[in-house]
Amino acid sequence: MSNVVLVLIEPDEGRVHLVSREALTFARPLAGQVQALMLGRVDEAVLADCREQGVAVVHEATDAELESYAAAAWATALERSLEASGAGIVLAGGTERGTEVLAHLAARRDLPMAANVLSVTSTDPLEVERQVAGGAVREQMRLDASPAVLTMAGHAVEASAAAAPGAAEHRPFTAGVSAADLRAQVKQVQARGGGDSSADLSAARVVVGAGRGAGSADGFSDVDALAQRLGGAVGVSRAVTSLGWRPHHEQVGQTGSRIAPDVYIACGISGAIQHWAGCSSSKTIIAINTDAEAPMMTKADYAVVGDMHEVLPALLEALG
Ligand SMILES: Cc1cc2nc3c(=O)[nH]c(=O)nc-3n(C[C@H](O)[C@H](O)[C@H](O)COP(=O)(O)OP(=O)(O)OC[C@H]3O[C@@H](n4cnc5c(N)ncnc54)[C@H](O)[C@@H]3O)c2cc1C
Repeated sequence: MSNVVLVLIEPDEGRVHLVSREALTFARPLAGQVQALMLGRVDEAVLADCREQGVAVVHEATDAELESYAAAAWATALERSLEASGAGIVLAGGTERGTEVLAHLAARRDLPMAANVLSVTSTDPLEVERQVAGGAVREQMRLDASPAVLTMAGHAVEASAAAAPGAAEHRPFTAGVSAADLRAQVKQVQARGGGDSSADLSAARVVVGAGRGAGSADGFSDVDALAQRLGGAVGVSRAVTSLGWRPHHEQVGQTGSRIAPDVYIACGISGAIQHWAGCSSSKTIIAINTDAEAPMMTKADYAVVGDMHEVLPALLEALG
């Protein structure tokens, strides 16, 4: 198997997205050389992030048709980068777009694919451990052909700088996107919810979570205020989104976002296994709940037994 790992990286406000930096960190021990294809424009800030991650080559597809996202078109760009790099593994963070583009590539080239990989347990033969059912189940998989295609489970590793910076040699190229690649293409992007709730939950360093204990759609003002005060994002349980109290993009868990903040403050959330699947990678969990025996309270690093509508105002006052 070639010792090059090709990583599809995604942008976030002009930098390499945290999830993609995690994928680059994940790739390093597997690779003699890490190369990257940027899903978007490459500028100096992106190259700096890639250098820090030890990336040797940064491919950039410059076709005008790629300005607006189309999974099949990006799969064509990735296919060209795969041919140029001769990679033995193609990897991406398990975002919606990362997963979609890699699935197109695997189907088109008839390549073996494993999604939601937590670790590579052997490179020859290629064997991985991956999570399914929102983290409740782990599977060992063997991929018997090269190149193989992998998406990484969110926050399976923490992004860290390489011991030595990479050259991050910038290689623009034309992918040659066809009309067939553009049959399904994004025409308009509209953020829903607005305000701070659109903050990137999966990359937030602080998340203030709230569940059914908030009581109603009007019960989130202190949650929003605390998230804003701490420079964090709001995350909610499925009970809350099912009741229509908050939008789905704020949901944490098996069928929502997987988060790994430094601090997760979970207010009025029972801590069902499906919620825990999305928040268990948080470094410190503080639970606020009227029920001391709620699973979130017994699993938390710090537990405050009390009414969130009394505890949060007191906390906000103490923070000033
Ligand atoms: C296939 C499947 C997928 C799912 N995916 C997800 C998912 O992605 N994310 C998710 O969250 N759930 C998910 N669920 C739902 C999950 O099983 C739980 O039903 C849900 O997480 C419960 O939400 P909750 O903790 O807000 O509500 P509850 O379980 O009702 O808990 C409310 C908590 O608030 C406490 N409380 C009440 N009043 C107050 C107060 N004033 N102050 C403080 N505490 C208070 C209560 O003691 C209780 O612990 C999924 C379920 C299934 C079957």
